[in-house]
Amino acid sequence: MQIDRPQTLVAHEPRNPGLPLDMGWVRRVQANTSAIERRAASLPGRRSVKKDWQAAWLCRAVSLIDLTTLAGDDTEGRVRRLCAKARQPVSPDLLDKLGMQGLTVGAVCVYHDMVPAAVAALRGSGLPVAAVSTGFPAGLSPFPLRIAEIGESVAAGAQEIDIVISRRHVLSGDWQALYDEMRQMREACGVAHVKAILATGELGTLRNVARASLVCMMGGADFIKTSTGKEGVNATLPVTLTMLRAIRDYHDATGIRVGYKPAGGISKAKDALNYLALVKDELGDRWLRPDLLRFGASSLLGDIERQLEHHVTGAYSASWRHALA
Ligand SMILES: O=C[C@H](O)COP(=O)(O)O
Repeated sequence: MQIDRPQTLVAHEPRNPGLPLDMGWVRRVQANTSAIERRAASLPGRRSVKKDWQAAWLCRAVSLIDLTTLAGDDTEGRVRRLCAKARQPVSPDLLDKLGMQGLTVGAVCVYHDMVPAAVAALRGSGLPVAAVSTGFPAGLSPFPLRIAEIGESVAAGAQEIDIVISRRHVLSGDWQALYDEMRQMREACGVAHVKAILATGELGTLRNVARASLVCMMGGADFIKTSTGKEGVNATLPVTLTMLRAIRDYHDATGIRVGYKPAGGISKAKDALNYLALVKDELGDRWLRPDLLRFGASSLLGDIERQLEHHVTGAYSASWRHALA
């Protein structure tokens, strides 16, 4: 089995150029919270893939990971080890027994200061470096500094920029301010693709999540992403359902496919399978590729590797054998 390589993010899907802000559309957006929560609650376990199918889905999930380290004690050494893992996320003998080849993660995601180390460590692999930017995680540094930070990360070689939005624009219903911010950030990214982190755990309601998703897409986001991983509540299935439906509506209206990145707290293989099933149900198979779907995760890969090893050998290995960096 050949896995789609992450370069497809750059090569295949046309970028989202955005739209003028359409306040009528934004105001029409609603979210039926109880229906969304009911549907999300019915998901885990409902659609279970087994045996070889499960292994194939787990390998697909590996190819979609933005392998992440975003810690205050990050070092170049840790980033280099993470990049080595990104190039070869599953051990060659395991991959061989699974009959697969060419498996890498989707990208490596780091703070700005770690971009040069990641770029050097990934040289020749075709794997992009994603930088979290714009005063991550709170997004509260002065706006010109946030814009300058994007430029520096791009100049250092980041091909993808994960920006954080100003939550206050959403909480105060200032959609024009959110749109203007998104537009300027998108412009500052230039050729680098931009993922807009909504920090959904801080947006109050699912209706706010749906409206913020739409406004960021109108502002030109290539991806919308749930969380920084630093909020009290990060990626959830109800938030995912809300954002996927916003992506579907945007596609129905414009023909443009915007990507989705759930992030924060996704650490188990079975969680990844639930997200994959939901994306497949709501958006279809086209969204199950690295140019339209990523998992922002620092520890998911280790659990997936353990599950794949169990699939091949029938035994679970200790988690320390699958250290990430
Ligand atoms: O964007 C990625 C997240 O920060 C990763 O969160 P995590 O450490 O909970 O997996």
